[in-house]
Amino acid sequence: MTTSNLTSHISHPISKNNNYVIIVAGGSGSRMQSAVPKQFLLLNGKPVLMHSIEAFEQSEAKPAIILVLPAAYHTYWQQLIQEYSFTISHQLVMGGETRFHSVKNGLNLITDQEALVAVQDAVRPLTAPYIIDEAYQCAAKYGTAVVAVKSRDSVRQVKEGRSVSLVRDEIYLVQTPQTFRASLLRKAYEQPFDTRFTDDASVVEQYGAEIKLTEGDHSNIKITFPEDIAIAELLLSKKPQL
Ligand SMILES: Nc1ccn([C@@H]2O[C@H](COP(=O)(O)OP(=O)(O)OP(=O)(O)O)[C@@H](O)[C@H]2O)c(=O)n1
Ligand SMILES: C[C@](O)(CO)[C@H](O)COP(=O)(O)O
Repeated sequence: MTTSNLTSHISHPISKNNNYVIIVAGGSGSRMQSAVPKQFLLLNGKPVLMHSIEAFEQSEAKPAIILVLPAAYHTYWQQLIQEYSFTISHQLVMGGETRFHSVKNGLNLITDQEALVAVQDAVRPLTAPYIIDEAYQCAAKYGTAVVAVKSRDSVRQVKEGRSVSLVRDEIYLVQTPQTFRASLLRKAYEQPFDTRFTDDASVVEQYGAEIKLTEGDHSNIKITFPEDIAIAELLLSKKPQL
C-alpha cells in the first residue's frame, strides 16, 4: 500500500490507465460540529472517507487515488487504516486553506498531461461506481464532465429584494465527481483564487471551457450537517449495492 509514509511532493502516483482521482478531504467540517472532521465519522461502522475511496476502486475506471488530508490528520488516518484493515493504495497529500487550494495540492502530483482527473468530495460516500465511469467517459470525449441532478423543487432567485421564479427544468444541482482532461484542469487551477470558485466546474468555466453535465443521483449526497449521516445510512440500507 502507498500511504503517508510517502508524505506527498516526492513521489508521484502511477496510473495504469491515465485515470486519476483527487479525493479532497482537507476540510474541517465546521457545519457538522463534530469532534473529528466529518470525513472520519462512521457511516455503517466505517469512516465516511473509506466509502468514498472504495467507490473509485470499484469503478471500471480504476484511477490512481490521491487523497488530500489536513497535515494534522495524517497520523490519525494511518491509525484508521490499521484499525479497519484498509488496503486500497493511495497517495497522501497535505490539505490547503480552501477546497481550491486542496485540489491544487493534489494536482501537483499529476505530471501526465494526457490524464483524466476526477475531483471528488471525500464527504460524498454514496457515489455509485457507474456514475464515476460515465464521468470519465464523458471527460475523455469532451474534456469536461460534471455530475449533476435536475432540481426536484421549484426554484426562485432573489434579486434586489424581489423573488423571481426560474425555469425549473433548466436548473441542475451540481455534485461530484467533476472530471477533466489534466491539461485543462491544471491550466484552470493556475488562475488566482476567487471566492466564487465553489467547485472545480466554476474554476474551469472561468478559464473559458464549456462544462458538460453527466447524470448524477439524488442519493449522491454530501455529508454537511449532523442529520446527513442518518440520511446516508438510510440511503445505504435501501441501496445495498452501493
Ligand atoms: N480546505 C479544504 C476545504 C474543504 N475540502 C474538502 O472539500 C469537500 C467539500 O467541502 P465541505 O463540505 O464544505 O467540507 P468542509 O470544508 O470540511 O465543511 P464546512 O464548510 O462545513 O467547514 C470536503 O470533502 C472537504 O474535506 C478540502 O479538501 N480542503
Ligand atoms: C463541490 C460541491 O460539492 C459541488 O456541489 C460543492 O460546491 C461544495 O461546496 P461546499 O460549500 O464546499 O460544501
